[in-house]
Amino acid sequence: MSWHSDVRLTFPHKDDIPMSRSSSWSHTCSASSGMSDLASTVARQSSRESSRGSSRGSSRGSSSDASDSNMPDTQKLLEQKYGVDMSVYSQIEDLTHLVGPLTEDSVLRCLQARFYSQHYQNKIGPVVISVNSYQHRPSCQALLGPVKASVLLQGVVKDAVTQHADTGHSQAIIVSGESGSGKTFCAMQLLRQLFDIAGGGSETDTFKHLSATLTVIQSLCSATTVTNPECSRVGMFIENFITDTAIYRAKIHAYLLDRERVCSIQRYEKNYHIFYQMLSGLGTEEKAKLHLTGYSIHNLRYLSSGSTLQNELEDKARFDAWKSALSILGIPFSDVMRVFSAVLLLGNIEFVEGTGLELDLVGNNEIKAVAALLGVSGVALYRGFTTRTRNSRGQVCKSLADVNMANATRDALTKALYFRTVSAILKRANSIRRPTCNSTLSDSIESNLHQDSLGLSGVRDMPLSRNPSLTSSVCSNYSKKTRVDGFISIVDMFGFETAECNRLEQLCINLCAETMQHFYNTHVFRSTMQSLREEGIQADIEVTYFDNEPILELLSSKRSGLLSILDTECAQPRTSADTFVSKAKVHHRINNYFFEPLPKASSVFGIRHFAGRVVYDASNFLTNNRDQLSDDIICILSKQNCNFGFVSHLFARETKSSSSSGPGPKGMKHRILPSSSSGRNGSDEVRGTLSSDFQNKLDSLIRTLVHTKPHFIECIKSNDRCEMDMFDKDVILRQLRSLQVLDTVQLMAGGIPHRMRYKSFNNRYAVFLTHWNPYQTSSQQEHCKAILNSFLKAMDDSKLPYVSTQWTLGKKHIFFSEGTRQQLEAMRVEKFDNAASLIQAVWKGYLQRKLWPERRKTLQTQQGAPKVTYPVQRKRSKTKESGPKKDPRLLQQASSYYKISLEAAPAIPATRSYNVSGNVRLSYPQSRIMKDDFPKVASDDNVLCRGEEVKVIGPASARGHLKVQRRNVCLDVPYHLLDLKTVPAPDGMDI
Ligand SMILES: Nc1ncnc2c1ncn2[C@@H]1O[C@H](COP(=O)(O)OP(=O)(O)OP(=O)(O)O)[C@@H](O)[C@H]1O
Repeated sequence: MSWHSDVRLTFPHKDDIPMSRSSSWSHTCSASSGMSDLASTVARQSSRESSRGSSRGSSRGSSSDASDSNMPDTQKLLEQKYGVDMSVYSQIEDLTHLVGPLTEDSVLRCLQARFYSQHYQNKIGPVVISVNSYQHRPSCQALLGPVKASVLLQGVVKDAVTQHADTGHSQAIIVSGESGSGKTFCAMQLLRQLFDIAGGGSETDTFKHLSATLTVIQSLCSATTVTNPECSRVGMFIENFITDTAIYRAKIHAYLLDRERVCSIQRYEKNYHIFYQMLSGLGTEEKAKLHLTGYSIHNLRYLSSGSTLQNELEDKARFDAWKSALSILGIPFSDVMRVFSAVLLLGNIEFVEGTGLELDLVGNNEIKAVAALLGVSGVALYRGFTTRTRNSRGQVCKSLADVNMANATRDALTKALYFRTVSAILKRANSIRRPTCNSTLSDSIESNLHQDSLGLSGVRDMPLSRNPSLTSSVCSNYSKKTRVDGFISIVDMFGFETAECNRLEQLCINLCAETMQHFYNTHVFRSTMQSLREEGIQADIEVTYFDNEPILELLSSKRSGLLSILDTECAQPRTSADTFVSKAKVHHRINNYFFEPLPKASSVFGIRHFAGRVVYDASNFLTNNRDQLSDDIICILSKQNCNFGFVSHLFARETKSSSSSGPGPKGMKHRILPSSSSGRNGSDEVRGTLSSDFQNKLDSLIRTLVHTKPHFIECIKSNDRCEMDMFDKDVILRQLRSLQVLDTVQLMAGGIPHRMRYKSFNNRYAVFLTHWNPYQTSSQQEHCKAILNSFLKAMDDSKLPYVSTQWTLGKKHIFFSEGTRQQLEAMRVEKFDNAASLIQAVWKGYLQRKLWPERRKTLQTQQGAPKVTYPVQRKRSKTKESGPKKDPRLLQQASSYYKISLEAAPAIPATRSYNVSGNVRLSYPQSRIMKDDFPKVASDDNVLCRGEEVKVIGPASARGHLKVQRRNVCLDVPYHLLDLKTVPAPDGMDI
């Protein structure tokens, strides 16, 4: 059964849509229009829009501020070249409103026109396309600095917040794009907006805490790469838990991958920012204490091997900001500095062949300094590097390490010290206020998701492969059910990248980029098409898109994926990179996405990723994937041998398990950075590899995302040289292709990309029904039809501009076009606005009438004049009317819809007489304990002291406050200062 506002049953091709009443201004151009036709049509559209003079509706361009007078010269040149009025193009905010044939060229030209008129954000229906203009550095500016988020990004956040509030479902704003495309910058802008709109603002403790954490992470986990001077070497999934008043907690899940960078940097690249910042920011005395006197980026080997360009002033300023942020998190600065200084100095220690049996050491002073900084003995440290304990069938034997082993142990210790410190800082930052654990990734209050209403059932249940045997670890878990808490998350994962020499880290990063692209494809293209097919709906437009599932299979299939072969190789005692590559070649010889680069080399292979070809050098794949550190060195850092508590704490788990079976090394291997899942089975040795850990985490992330309502932001970099205001067409085109922008535009403009379960649709849009009878027993589909009928009528009455509206009714879902979605949403908002004005008008009228006798008395006494005239209804002027129009029909409708009696006074909105803790409803009054003194400064004795038991009598009118009664005085106390006295009472009611 299908139905359509324009009597078309299925969705026709965009170019075939004739000019008609409901084929709106966005579809008025014939398919054959050339460039000049296009320009004139766009101009027609623009003039029509301006004549409407309305700024309503999300379908409209909001870029009217781009005037000719301040149009940049480049734009004028473009106009001369193409003969097109670029200022008209620049007003097309939504690419689905492009007129004429939708081609790469028209999309590119529109983006270019908007770029040169300084409109860097565009949209394709609900998807936002953000072009990086390289105007701001660093990305944290977007969170803390004066950078204002664009209207479109604000719109995404508002949408997520509204949907979260309306439905209680978790929302995920997923930011994707290549490395350097501005993902982190966008993510920061989004976070700021989220706090401004729903989080209680930037003055809240949660915001301060989060911004401090992000400032710390930015220095610790960002580095200069060839593609991006501010490249984040960490993937982030930031969960924001929201109550009805504020964001009460933000939790960062960080994915640390780039371990090699600490001890080996590629040409033109740099180590992590923090090292350069500390060398510029530390004072002479501090450096002396840290044994860094006389060292600079030129004589520290871990820094000097890469680019040594440095802006010392900027680095110093950033270091100061980092130091203050660290203190906000309560992490001892001096401890962290000791570890990082040791890391830097470790690079200057080198083991070389000696004349005797033992290895010679270059960097005697450095090893002493490192030992002092780590609080261990220098001799013990030397022994730790140069001896190797082995456990062969229960027999522990010691041997001397060779040069390679000793230097490898040094590098492994460097990585372990750095990443364990970063991880400890993150753990500390996340550990503040921890509600009950319940979900895959998060730990917070419980809530249930109703997948169907999100139209996600297709995504969840959908087999990700046409081939049922696909067992990719990333794909296979899509279908697992998890319960996720209500949160709004921002996902800034790794973007596609290619370096001069691509190592295991790049492979994992590109696996992540492939996975995120696959998630997008699945959500935007595949699930809709599959649902259409399942419900027997014939689509006229079959949008083609590049499905990257075979690449994911090549990388992560459990049976024969490259990472699986790598893991198998890592488990073998004697193997090499060449063996791994040759096995990979045997398995994937005929795979289209796997290739052998020229000139041929035994340890090199190539992959055709969705965003481009990458050649990988597998020389260090095995060592990096094993990610191991021997217990010879770990034992030295145990509590017994190390007098620096911070460091011994970093290795506490390993040293504890070693010492439980007697002193000294046992020949065990531990992970450089253990994952949370490793060692869970209680075994001493930590299992897993770097790639398997990462795949598990990615899997877990995707499982969480599948249960959220996603909002997509696709970032595009404007050029490869990080230059401001430079629009490189080739670079942009490459990204438009890889991100499938044109396919998305075609789907959104001409197809029916949205679908909703009838029940959810009916619940959301019941507002269109003039007479709603909740007891009516018609089917959901009938109900939906009635709503659509009313919607059509309302469209006729509405002053909103028409857009093309199409829909089709399936068995379980209603499918509708982007135009319909925009129209439905805009009119729903209009209905609510009208109803709210009406309710307010009725209430105000009632209040005034009720107050009038009292007021009249006052007036009489004041004036002493007995003559009081009753307020007379002002005569309405026929020409001019001010205030909300009192349409009796509308009044009647609204009052019947909201069940309001026009005679009786409106009920006072009920204040919630309870609050919720865990899954238990607690009623007031409650006994709570003060966590801190409040207020901090008070003249009288009305100070609630820390530890004092107080009586909470209900919620206060101020956001995030509760009313506390004490000696007949009521105080509004911030919620976070009040601890529950007892665990939810057993008589509490389960909700
Ligand atoms: N919309 C924007 N306006 C101005 N400057 C921007 C914008 N987006 C990004 N930048 C700047 O461009 C640079 C690169 O951006 P960013 O680091 O956010 O990219 P990314 O996609 O996160 O890269 P990576 O994946 O390598 O971390 C940064 O210096 C950032 O401040």
